Parts: sequence; C-alpha cells; structure tokens
Amino acid sequence: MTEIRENAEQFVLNVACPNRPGIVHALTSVLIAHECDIAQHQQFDDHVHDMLFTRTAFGLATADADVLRTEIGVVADRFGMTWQLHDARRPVRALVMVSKFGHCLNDLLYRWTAGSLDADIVQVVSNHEDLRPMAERAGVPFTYVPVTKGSKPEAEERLKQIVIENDVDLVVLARYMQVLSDDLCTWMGGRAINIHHSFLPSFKGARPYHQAYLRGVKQIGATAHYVTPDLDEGPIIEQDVTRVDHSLSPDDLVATGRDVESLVLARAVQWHAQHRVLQYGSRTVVFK
Ligand SMILES: Nc1nc2c(c(=O)[nH]1)N[C@@H](CN(C=O)c1ccc(C(=O)N[C@@H](CCC(=O)O)C(=O)O)cc1)CN2
Repeated sequence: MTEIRENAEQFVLNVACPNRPGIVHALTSVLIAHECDIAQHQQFDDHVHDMLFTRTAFGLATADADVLRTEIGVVADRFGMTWQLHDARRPVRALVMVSKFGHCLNDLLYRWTAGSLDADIVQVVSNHEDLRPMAERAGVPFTYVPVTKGSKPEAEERLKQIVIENDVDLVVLARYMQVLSDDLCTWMGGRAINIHHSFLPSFKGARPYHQAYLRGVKQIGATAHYVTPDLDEGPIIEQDVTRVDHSLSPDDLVATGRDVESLVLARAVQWHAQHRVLQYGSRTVVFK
C-alpha cells in the first residue's frame, strides 16, 4: 500500500507558458493568498522559444487543494499556461518492465528498498521468467507476459490491464527488449521511460555496443528518455558517459556500460518521481 508522506513539499506546481511579465507574481499571489509555504521555486526563461517554465514546491497548511486548483486554473487560462499540480505526498507508483538483463532492475530495487527512490515499485512485468527471483526477493509482484511476433497485441492488452489494476503512474523500461506499439505509446501518454544503452542520437536501435565497437569510440554512454512510437527518439531526460579504449571487446563494452545505464535510469526515474521533468515537444526541462 502506498503510504502518504507528510513533508514541506506537499505539492508541486509545474507550469509552461508563453513568456510575459507578471507570470510568477500571478502564480505566487494565489499561493500566498491561501497561506501556502513555498519551499522551492525554480524557473527557466527559454529565450529560443520565448517560453517560461516554472516548478514551485509548497506546503498547504490550511487551504483546500481543490479550491487552490480552481484558482490556479483561472490564472492558467489568463496566461495560456500548460500546468500540473502534483500531490507530492503520494509517491509515484512505478511498474518496471524487463527482459533478461537485470542490472537496472537490481539497482532500482536496491534504491527503493533503501528508501532513496521517491517512487514505489508496485509491479515487475517481463517477457521472460529469468528475473522473477530478483523481484520477489524484494517483495515486488512479478508478472510474466510472454511476447511472440503474433501475440504482441494480446500481451500489450494484458500490460494495460496490469497498469490499470495497480494504479500505475509510470512504466519504466529497464532494458525491456520489445518495441511498444504506437497504440500503447499513445495510451501511456508520456508516462513511460526507457533506458537506451548508448549516448543518443548515436547508435539507435538494437546492439548499440557492437555498433560502438565497430566505430572505435573512446566513450560509451546511456540515455534515459520518454517512450514514443519513434524508437529511441523520445524526449531525453538524462544522459551520461564513461571512458573506454581500443582494448575492450564488445562484451567488455556491454559489461562496462551496466553501471552508467543503471545510474542514468535511476536519476531519470527519481527526477520524474519528484515532478522535476517538464516535457516540451522533443525536449525536456529538468529542474534538478
Ligand atoms: N515504441 C517504443 N518502444 C520501445 C522503445 C522506444 O523508444 N519506443 N525503446 C526500446 C528499448 N530498445 C532500445 O533501447 C529496443 C528494444 C528492442 C528492440 C528490438 O528490435 N526488439 C525486437 C525484439 C528483440 C527480442 O525479441 O529480443 C522487436 O521488438 O521486434 C530495439 C530497441 C523499448 N521499446
């Protein structure tokens, strides 16, 4: 059962809108009028697109969240805002999808059980049985959903059912090696994160380490991005690299890449769970 946490950052208000004077004053005036305690305010003034992005974390002592939501809506209409008001006391409920590679799942499960992941891992779903012991050792239900060329639609319907039944907020593809259909990507609507094992846009698609080896790279990397119908083209959330050299075989690159894949995915899941990531077209704004 997901526990409600009482803390200073009870709510997070994320806003994106065309830039003009008075935006922050209008937003904070509503919060102050309801005696909200602003714990953190961050903003990005995007001069290229003439947009303003803000993230405001605040406590709500006495006011009614529904009344506050209504009054924020009035300001949003006035400034043409796209906005989300998140209840940060309710941890994001995550479903992790895996195939046979367990390093990212292991890392996420460790961080979650150690209390350093602001998401709750409520389900592990896989098209293979290999990682069931790892999930069940951590006390997380594991559901095997086999996928064959002919059974992908049924498998995806089963996944949708599991997402709905478990009130899932975020699907994490932790080296899940199946391409999600356009329909499922649309249905997920920006609530799925994938870890790609290369520094995108280099080496998209399958076997990126083998592609990197053939190219003779001196760094390999990993990219966490939102999932879209266009494979490995989704808005990037986080990337990192690590050095390699001529002496490493493709298998050595695979082994060397595990740590950076796990770290990059964990950062992306944590920042999404803290409502720090704002999607804007093919880009993201990340308020770290
Ligand atoms: N619609 C999307 N689906 C997926 C994405 C994405 O960005 N959009 N990311 C991939 C992850 N991935 C690389 O990071 C990847 C996974 C799988 C494949 C692939 O060719 N899979 C084959 C089956 C392979 C197998 O059975 O072992 C396939 O689906 O036919 C390429 C890239 C996750 N999904």
